[in-house]
This record gives sequence, structure tokens and C-alpha cells, in this order.
Amino acid sequence: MADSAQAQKLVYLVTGGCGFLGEHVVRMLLQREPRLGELRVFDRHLGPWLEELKTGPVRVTAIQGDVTEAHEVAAAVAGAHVVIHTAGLVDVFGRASPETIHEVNVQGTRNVIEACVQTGTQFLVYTSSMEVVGPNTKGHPFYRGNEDTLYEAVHRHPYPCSKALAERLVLEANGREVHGGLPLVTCALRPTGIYGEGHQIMRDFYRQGLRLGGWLFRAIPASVEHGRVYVGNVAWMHVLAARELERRAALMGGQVYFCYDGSPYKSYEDFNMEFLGPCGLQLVGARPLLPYWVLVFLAALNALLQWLLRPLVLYVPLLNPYTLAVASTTFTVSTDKAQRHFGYEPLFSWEDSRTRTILWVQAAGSSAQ
Ligand SMILES: NC(=O)C1=CN([C@@H]2O[C@H](COP(=O)(O)OP(=O)(O)OC[C@H]3O[C@@H](n4cnc5c(N)ncnc54)[C@H](O)[C@@H]3O)[C@@H](O)[C@H]2O)C=CC1
Ligand SMILES: CC(C)[C@@H](O)CC[C@@H](C)[C@H]1CC[C@H]2[C@@H]3[C@H](O)CC4=CC(=O)CC[C@]4(C)[C@H]3CC[C@]12C
Repeated sequence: MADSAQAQKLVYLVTGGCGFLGEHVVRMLLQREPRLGELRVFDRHLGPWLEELKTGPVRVTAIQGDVTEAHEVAAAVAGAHVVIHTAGLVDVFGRASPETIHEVNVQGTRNVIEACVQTGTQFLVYTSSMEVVGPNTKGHPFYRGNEDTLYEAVHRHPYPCSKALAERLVLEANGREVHGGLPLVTCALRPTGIYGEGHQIMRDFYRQGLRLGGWLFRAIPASVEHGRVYVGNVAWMHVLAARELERRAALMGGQVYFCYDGSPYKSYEDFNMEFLGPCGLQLVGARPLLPYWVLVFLAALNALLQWLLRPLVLYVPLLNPYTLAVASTTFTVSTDKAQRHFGYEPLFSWEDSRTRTILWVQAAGSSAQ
């Protein structure tokens, strides 16, 4: 008899399941994946909140492990029906070395792929990034682009380089024979800047504003638009892609999908003010208060200070040459590929996403005082 969704109880593995996005994917699976029998949460740092999830009907298995350790990955993957691979070093601030970023994001992804092949797991959803595309080193804008838009994706920074290489490995692995003789089916999801509950950079901006008496100072022109996407909708897209990858393998296998929703196109700073404003902060200046060349100088100075101080202390300011370049380059997506290929529609409206984020920032801010 054909397995019905109720009867079919599957094993899912989420790598990086205790991260900002990963936690939302874990919770979304528990709420909205009826086929789930066991949920394996694999992360280098396990969150205490996992314990509260173990009282439900789905078996939640917390696995402390490192994606750079192939044997640990293989043990976690063995027997899984699908792997959602979100684990990664999201570092554009110079915390980790380029080698470490590559080791985690590229070799870690290679280990996940090989584990699927060796153990017979057929379905792999990879969390890629908009940064695989851009902004490129030439500062070319990407304006309302989609998955087919021609764009010179040229990178030098270790983070986008690692994400681009990892994504390529995942897409090239599509169709490989896994243990048992069936084909591996992969796809990659490319979120733009994710926001929502748990976004540490948003929390850092809020705390910076509190320290400055409620003021934030505009550094980027309002005309530079950045596409952003709510974490709950990114999580939902992952759940849906993981579910549909099996039914629509021929269409979805080897494909990339930008993550999108109804969030408005705004400059990075103006978008953040959608949440920080209701929390009492004000953005000073209709135009940047400092000339761009001063920002370039300050960013370079920060990079020099980080290098000089590294033997003594880790100095990781928000402003560095890379973050300034990214913040200063328009990058917005306009696409419906995920909707066409696997029926994705945002689960959370812009209004709901905004309200949820404001409530979180307020709670995070009050805990800081
Ligand atoms: N935050 C954003 O705006 C965007 C993030 N992404 C991607 O989404 C994914 C998740 O990112 P975030 O949730 O923002 O980052 P995060 O840093 O909050 O979460 C990453 C998780 O991976 C885990 N991890 C790191 N190295 C590991 C290792 N060696 N072994 C096992 N676990 C390890 C961390 O402990 C953490 O829980 C990443 O792949 C990132 O590239 C893509 C686009 C935008
Ligand atoms: C100090 C000012 C110049 C301030 O505006 C800097 C903001 C800067 C920290 C952010 C601007 C754009 C962000 C990046 C963007 O959202 C794309 C990303 C995709 C990812 O996969 C990971 C995060 C990030 C690189 C994101 C990081 C923070 C910004 C650079």
C-alpha cells in the first residue's frame, strides 16, 4: 500500500540546526512536516532550547558534531531521508581565518555530500547565499535580478568564495549514485540578507544605538537598495524544498532558488530602522553624514587595527572594507522560480515578519540593559 503522509515517518537531518536560520528550520519542521518521524539536529554548539523539543511526538536527536569531521557527518547522515545543510561560518568581519572559513563551508559541505553518497541518503537541500552571485568586487548593482540574470560573479573575500564553491559542489553532485543505486537529488537555496528573531547583527545595531543615546548615523545613501528576507519564510522554503525535492526531482534537481518574500526593498540601514525605530532609535541624516572616501578610510583603518591587535584581542567592528562595499551596492532580487518549481509562497506577510522582529529586538534590547 502506498505510504500516506500520516504513515510515512521519515528521518530529517539539519546541520547547523542551532544557528539563527537553523533553529527556525528545526521549529518549522516540527510544526509543518507531517512526515517527520525523527529530527536530527547537528551542530558544533547545541542550544539548551533543544531539550524543550524532546517532549513532543517527534523524536528529536541532538548531535554535537563538526562538519569538518567526515566520520561525524557520516554517522549523523546514516539513515536520514533528507539533509538540510545550513551549517557554516558566516563571517565577513574577520573573526575566522580564510582557511577556517574554507574548511567549514567547503570541506564541510564536501563531507555532507560524500556522507549522503556513502550512506544512501538521496535528498540534500543546501543553504547557499545571495553572496554566491554578488555584490561582485567591481561594485556592480544587481537590480531586481533573478536566478537567470547574467551577472559577473567575481569574488575575493573568503566568505563568498567559500559559498560559491560549496554551492557548485552541491549542484554538481546532483545525479550521483548513492549507496543502494539511486540518484542523489540536490538543490541550493540563496537567501538574501536574512532578518528576524535571532539576528545577532540587528541586535548589535540596536545595542550600538542604545549606547549612542538612541541615535544611529546614516552611512549609506537611502538609494542603495538591499533585498532582505524574513527568517521564517527562509525556513519555510527549506521545509517545502526538502518535501518537494522527492516528488519533483527531475525539475528541482541541480537547481538554485533565491529566497524571497514581501519584505520591502530599502537600504540596509533604512530597512533596519523598520524595527529599530519602533524600539526607540532614530537614524540621523537624510544623506550620509560622512563623505564616502572618509568611510573608506575608516574601514581601512579598522582593517589595519584588526590586523595589529589580533595577537592581543579580536577587534571585529561592523565597518570594514568588505561590509562597506556590500552595504554600498544595490542587490535586490525579483523572482518566482521557487513558486513555479515547488509551490513556495511566503508563510509570513511583511507586516507579520516586521511585528515578530520588533518584539524580538525589544526583548533582546531589554535583556542588554
Ligand atoms: N545570516 C544571513 O543573512 C544569511 C545566511 N546564509 C547562510 O545560512 C546559513 C546559516 O546562517 P546563519 O544562521 O546566519 O549563521 P549562524 O552562525 O547563526 O548559524 C550557523 C550554525 O552552524 C554551526 N556551525 C558552524 N560551524 C560548524 C561546524 N564546523 N560544524 C557544525 N556546525 C557548525 C554554528 O554553530 C551555527 O549554529 C549559512 O550557511 C549562511 O551562509 C545565507 C544568506 C544570508
Ligand atoms: C557600518 C555600515 C557600513 C553598515 O551599514 C554595515 C552593514 C553590514 C554589516 C551589512 C550590510 C550588508 C550585510 C550582508 C548582506 O546582507 C549579505 C549577507 C549574506 C550572507 O550570506 C551572510 C551575511 C551577509 C554577508 C550580510 C552581513 C552584514 C552586511 C555586510
